[in-house]
Amino acid sequence: MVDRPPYVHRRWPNYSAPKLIFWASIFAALILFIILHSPPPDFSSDRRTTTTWGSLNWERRVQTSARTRSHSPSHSAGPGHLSVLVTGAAGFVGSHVSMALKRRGDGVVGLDNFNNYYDPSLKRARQKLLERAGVFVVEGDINDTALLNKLFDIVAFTHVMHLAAQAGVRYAMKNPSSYVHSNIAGLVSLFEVCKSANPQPAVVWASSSSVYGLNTKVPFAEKDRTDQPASLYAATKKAGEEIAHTYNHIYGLSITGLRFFTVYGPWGRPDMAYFFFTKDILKGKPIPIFEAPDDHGSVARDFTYIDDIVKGCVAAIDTAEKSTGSGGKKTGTAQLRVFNLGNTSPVPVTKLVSILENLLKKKAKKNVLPMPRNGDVLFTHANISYAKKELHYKPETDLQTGLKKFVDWYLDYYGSDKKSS
Ligand SMILES: O=C(O)[C@H]1O[C@H](OP(=O)(O)OP(=O)(O)OC[C@H]2O[C@@H](n3ccc(=O)[nH]c3=O)[C@H](O)[C@@H]2O)[C@H](O)[C@@H](O)[C@@H]1O
Repeated sequence: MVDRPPYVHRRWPNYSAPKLIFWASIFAALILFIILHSPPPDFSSDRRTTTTWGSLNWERRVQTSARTRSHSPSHSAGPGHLSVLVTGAAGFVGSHVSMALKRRGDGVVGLDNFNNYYDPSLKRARQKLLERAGVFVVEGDINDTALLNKLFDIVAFTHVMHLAAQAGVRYAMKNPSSYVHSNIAGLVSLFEVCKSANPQPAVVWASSSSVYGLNTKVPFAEKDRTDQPASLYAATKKAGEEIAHTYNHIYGLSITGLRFFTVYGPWGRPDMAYFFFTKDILKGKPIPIFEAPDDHGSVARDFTYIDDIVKGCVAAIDTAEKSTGSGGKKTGTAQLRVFNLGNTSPVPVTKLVSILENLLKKKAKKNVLPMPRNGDVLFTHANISYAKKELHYKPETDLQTGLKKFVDWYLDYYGSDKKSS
């Protein structure tokens, strides 16, 4: 008898066709069950990391975007000669600030994780505008320190305009960890990279009017108490201000925090009241209008138009002193500032609605409700004396004028090709 190699004996079991079909159907049903019962991916918590960076082509795009228009050495530190990393560049404020800096000749590199807290297609549309203007927006998360380090290896950024954050006051009750991830862990990750960079950049970043929380002294001034936040969002922004103090104190980072007061305007955020009120009024859907729970008084905000905010941001960059650290060590006292950027004229939400009704030529279906206990505050009102003095900040747009510009943009953007907000 001839010895056969063992594999010759390994045969497929002799299954009949009906048996095979039976087992295949069981298997398919099992796969379907697993797919249907697995949780959806959690994009809301910004946990995506980038895998697309690092190629030579990518590095070239970053360098080109960071290049200033003029290379004249005479004003090498002034406007038009800065290299700015803008985080949250595909966001509302980030896209406007990036455009303004690029327009005057600064080198600008954007960074954004394009999360889906609100419709990412709006962020992609902003990205297209930026790319047309010569601003490359790197896709990545501020928690990705390898990516941040790589960016600083390629470009000696003079400034970081840090606007990436988890925004929204009320959403913090739904997804608290996204606030910790972006506004605390992300901020620390960014400061870590900045303090180790050589040269260290000056950092300007977005805090929030919400840090005034339950403070009742009006108008809110920078020295007023900010130890009673009403929402987790506000608490993370307040924590950011304390973290900024630490990095300034230990490492000599020059840091400026800007407390924005309810910023609105074209290309705005769909999660904000003025934006979804517009959408719902046009659709004939009821809008929830909050009132003070105790006395039915109107809730009010110091709504601030985007162009005024952009001027404040750019002035903060232009007046930022250099960081003093080197090789991760402080060599002298560095600048640490906090400014209110508001409009100094609070407007009741009911007035906001009546302006929108006039502009849209349509009555709102108002659903007046006591303000839920979800982190909201009754009013905000900025004292801007300090910003006036140091930044020559002077808001020029009233709510009527600013909302007109917003509504014109909204109708053009969503009206023309039936995009849905
Ligand atoms: O100033 C700030 O720092 C904050 O401004 C806004 O927060 P908020 O002022 O609450 O803006 P909206 O959510 O647009 O609310 C505006 C007003 O409309 C009211 N509102 C909101 C939602 C709603 O359904 N109904 C309603 O009456 C709110 O109570 C508030 O008075 C932004 O969403 C925050 O990201 C930002 O940090």
